Amino acid sequence: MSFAKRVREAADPIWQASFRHSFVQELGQGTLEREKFRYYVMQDAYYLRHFARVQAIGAAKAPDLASTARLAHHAQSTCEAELSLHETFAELLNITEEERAAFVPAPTAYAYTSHMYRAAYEGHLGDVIAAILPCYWLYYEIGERLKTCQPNDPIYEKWIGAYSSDWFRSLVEEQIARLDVIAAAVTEEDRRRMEQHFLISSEYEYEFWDMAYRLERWRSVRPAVNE
Ligand SMILES: Cc1ncc(CN)c(N)n1
Repeated sequence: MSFAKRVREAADPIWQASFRHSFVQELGQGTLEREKFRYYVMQDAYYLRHFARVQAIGAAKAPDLASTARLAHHAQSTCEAELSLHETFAELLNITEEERAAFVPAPTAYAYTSHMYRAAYEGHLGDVIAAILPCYWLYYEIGERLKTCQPNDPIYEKWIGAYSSDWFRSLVEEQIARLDVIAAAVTEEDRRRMEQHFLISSEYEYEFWDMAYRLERWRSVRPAVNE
């Protein structure tokens, strides 16, 4: 069995929990409260800004120029496609300048992005891909599951359409193949560490839905960090 299939299987219980999560289910049914989706859009824009930088670290760590170019292209796609989709959502949801100025990343968004930076800074390209792959792959599987849903809500339909698109599928397949090539060439210790990154990111993907559904806030302090 390929490395990617093996880690996907190991993560299956937590992926199934994501598929069943009320945020995902209600988005597909069109019953998700707007307040929760608005909150998600703002936290996810923060997440994607850092995700793009982690992709760029992957570009810098790639051992060959062709991979550098592809990882840089992925970082650019995050900015130009996913983040611009979020800009469209922000307009449709009337997210104001005041709300943006008052934005604070929630504990889970902060922890998840910190995990990705740690894997990326401490490791090699295999660590970067292992940490970011659940982000691609889980969303694609959710898009596939929701694409026959009819939420009767143009915003939720747009979200589902983006993650079930051929464009997104080709990026996911490329990164799965890249992970397998790297995994075949590194040591057993490297593979164990890469599997841990994949599993931790899978846990955080679940926590991200839950964060948005609960409108998570810091308990007492209100950190000044917003970028
Ligand atoms: C938290 C999260 N994970 C994954 C994706 C899909 N790139 C996303 N937009 N946000």
